[in-house]
Amino acid sequence: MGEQDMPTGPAHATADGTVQDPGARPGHGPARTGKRRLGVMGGTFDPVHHGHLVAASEVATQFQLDEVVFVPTGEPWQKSHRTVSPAEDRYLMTVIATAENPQFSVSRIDIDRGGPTYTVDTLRDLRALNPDTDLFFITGADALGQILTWRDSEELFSLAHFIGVTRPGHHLADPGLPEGGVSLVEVPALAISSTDCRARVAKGDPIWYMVPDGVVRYIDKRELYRGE
Ligand SMILES: Nc1ncnc2c1ncn2[C@@H]1O[C@H](COP(=O)(O)OP(=O)(O)OP(=O)(O)O)[C@@H](O)[C@H]1O
Ligand SMILES: O=C(O)c1ccc[n+]([C@@H]2O[C@H](COP(=O)([O-])O)[C@@H](O)[C@H]2O)c1
Repeated sequence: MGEQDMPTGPAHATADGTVQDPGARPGHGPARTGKRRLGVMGGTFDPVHHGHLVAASEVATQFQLDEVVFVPTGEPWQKSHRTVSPAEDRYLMTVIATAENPQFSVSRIDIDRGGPTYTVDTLRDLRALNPDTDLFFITGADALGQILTWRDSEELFSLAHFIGVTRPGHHLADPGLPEGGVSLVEVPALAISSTDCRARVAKGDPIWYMVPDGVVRYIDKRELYRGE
């Protein structure tokens, strides 16, 4: 998403990184229904980094999720201004990054559907594949702020509960979603972005400890981001 995604604040908690909208429901979202609770972490993951992993892990704990499925985008239409790495590379990096966590999985649904990726399709498909399951869509403060520009945004909140998480350099607030449709959650602050990871690789700077070791090695093996 360009410059507004770049962290501008320090890595520790800042005024930008706290839950600031008293109108949105804090805490742990809707009461348990007895159904399985599936977190959905959508992203372009170009590459997946520890900011994504920490956010998913923290929300899984706070919301007592049974599983978090990472869903790499097929064609992220709001990133059409830049070249996005091949979906298979982004998918494989996400598999490598999540493989050791028994609570994490990766879905190909957005990649295999083809065409531009719309979360409304992701959630419809996941609901069809997972009956008797409550869905919790996890999104960073930057993406949450854009959500009313997403396709069929009014339908999204009937398909899943949305969880907006803090991200350094971004203000976390309810952008005016239906009442009870979103929870705002503070997660450990990691000032990491995929944009910064790509830029560092292009410059020859290390990205060790910003992304999982296996992802560093995969980027090297496939020579990703070198020409950017
Ligand atoms: N460091 C972070 N902390 C919290 N949430 C994050 C962080 N990085 C990304 N996210 C969230 O993860 C989701 C997927 O993000 P995405 O794959 O676009 O990564 P990104 O780092 O924002 O990428 P890019 O810099 O290429 O735009 C989004 O909801 C985004 O807000
Ligand atoms: O549904 C939409 O129109 C839409 C528009 C932009 C982004 N999204 C979703 O938001 C998530 C994060 O997207 P991104 O581009 O920041 O990686 C990912 O799951 C995308 O499919 C969805």
